[in-house]
Amino acid sequence: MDKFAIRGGNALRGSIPISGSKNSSLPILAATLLTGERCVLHGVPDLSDIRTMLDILRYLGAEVSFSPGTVIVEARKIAWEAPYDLVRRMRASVCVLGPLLARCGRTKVSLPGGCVIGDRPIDLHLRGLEALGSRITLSKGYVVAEAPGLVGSRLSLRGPHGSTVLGTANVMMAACLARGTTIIEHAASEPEVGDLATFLRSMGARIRGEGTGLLEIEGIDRLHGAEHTVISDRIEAGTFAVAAAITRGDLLLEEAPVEQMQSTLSALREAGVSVEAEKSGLRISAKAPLRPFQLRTSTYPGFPTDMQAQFCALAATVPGRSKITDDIFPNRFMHISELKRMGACVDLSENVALIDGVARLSGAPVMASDLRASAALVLAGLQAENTTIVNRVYHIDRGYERIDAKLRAVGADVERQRVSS
Ligand SMILES: CC(=O)N[C@H]1[C@@H](OP(=O)(O)OP(=O)(O)OC[C@H]2O[C@@H](n3ccc(=O)[nH]c3=O)[C@H](O)[C@@H]2O)O[C@H](CO)[C@@H](O)[C@@H]1O
Ligand SMILES: C=C(OP(=O)(O)O)C(=O)O
Repeated sequence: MDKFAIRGGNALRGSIPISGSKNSSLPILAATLLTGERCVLHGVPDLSDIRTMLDILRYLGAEVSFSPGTVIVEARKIAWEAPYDLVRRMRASVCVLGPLLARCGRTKVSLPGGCVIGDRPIDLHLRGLEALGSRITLSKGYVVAEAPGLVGSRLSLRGPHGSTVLGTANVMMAACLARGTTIIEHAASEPEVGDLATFLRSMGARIRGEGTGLLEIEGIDRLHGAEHTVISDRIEAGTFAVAAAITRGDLLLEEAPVEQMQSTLSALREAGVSVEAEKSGLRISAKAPLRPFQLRTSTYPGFPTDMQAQFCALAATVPGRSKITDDIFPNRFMHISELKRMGACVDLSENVALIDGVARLSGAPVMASDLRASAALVLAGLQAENTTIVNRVYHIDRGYERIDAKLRAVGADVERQRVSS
């Protein structure tokens, strides 16, 4: 269990290369189960979540290799059951459900359960798969699904807060091998769903409409192997953009997916941060004083819930009152109590945080509770006086490739310390 020691106060300057997207890579890796042929994926980040997904693919019988950036998967013969011990390690593993059902005609996948960011239901995934003709039962913590032949259908994935990202991925993957045409209304339009559609098309799938909320999938008998490069990680890029802002620094984020970051960039501009698209990426620079801002998370192209915690850290350092509301995961505020231990002034009521910025946070030992909360604590530590110790950084290693090395390369004083358990 590593921890980070961060001595804050350095304005970050230089360039940071942005890695491939975790949230794109995970469903795309699951999609390789749809064919027995070889799939080659480039730009896959080296993260613990990715290694967990590769373990799941191996457990299911696929041959997998991972050399820097490139994963090769060949799932000639596969098992149809994904057990609790593997699935519980990462919620995104639920997206093997659609591919296993489509390829094997039946599957048994452990229910992922909730997590520290709140309840994480999968009722919409199951409703969508049922609409394609599968019979689903829940038994002893597992989803058991059977469908000797999936059949295309018209269905809606509208949930209480809009659509579902992994639900859309699951139903879209299953529909690729269904008989006939599937229309998904209220499909998620997140770029990661678009990237999955691009990969599936390169496997021979017939998909139209990604990004529009209305997906049309014409089922075919079999998919073939393919080669694909995953898109850049808009959340990693957004996190480093906040690192530039919170240290009042100047960073070039190489290969940042500018088009997909518009709501994050608008929030930065509202705070008075300078944002400029350049040929090789995105330049973010900030000078004191910044301005307070308001934001509310929503589905794409709205402000991403995965950036909410990082903006809480930024707001804690901006004079005046900022207001941050999370409508997607109303309980995703575990970082607030830790930020308060660093001197942040926050009034949290249900899913709304009112944050009164202070000139300087103060370093303290803090505990990372989940992936983006950990990122927020690292960002706070970069601005704080003295030393911040962020414990349990295995959370951050789930989603940020070599974050400590990338930050050090632009002037941050961050040291990874090994803690023997
Ligand atoms: C829309 C959205 O921002 N999705 C985020 C969500 O994806 P993830 O796929 O994990 O979550 P969903 O997109 O499915 O959830 C969106 C909303 O729908 C609700 N819901 C979801 C599925 C379901 O079957 N029933 C249901 O009610 C959820 O409680 C949530 O309020 O978390 C990921 C990790 O933080 C982010 O990368 C995604 O961008
Ligand atoms: C919370 C995240 O991932 P997961 O859905 O795998 O928990 C995330 O990417 O911010």
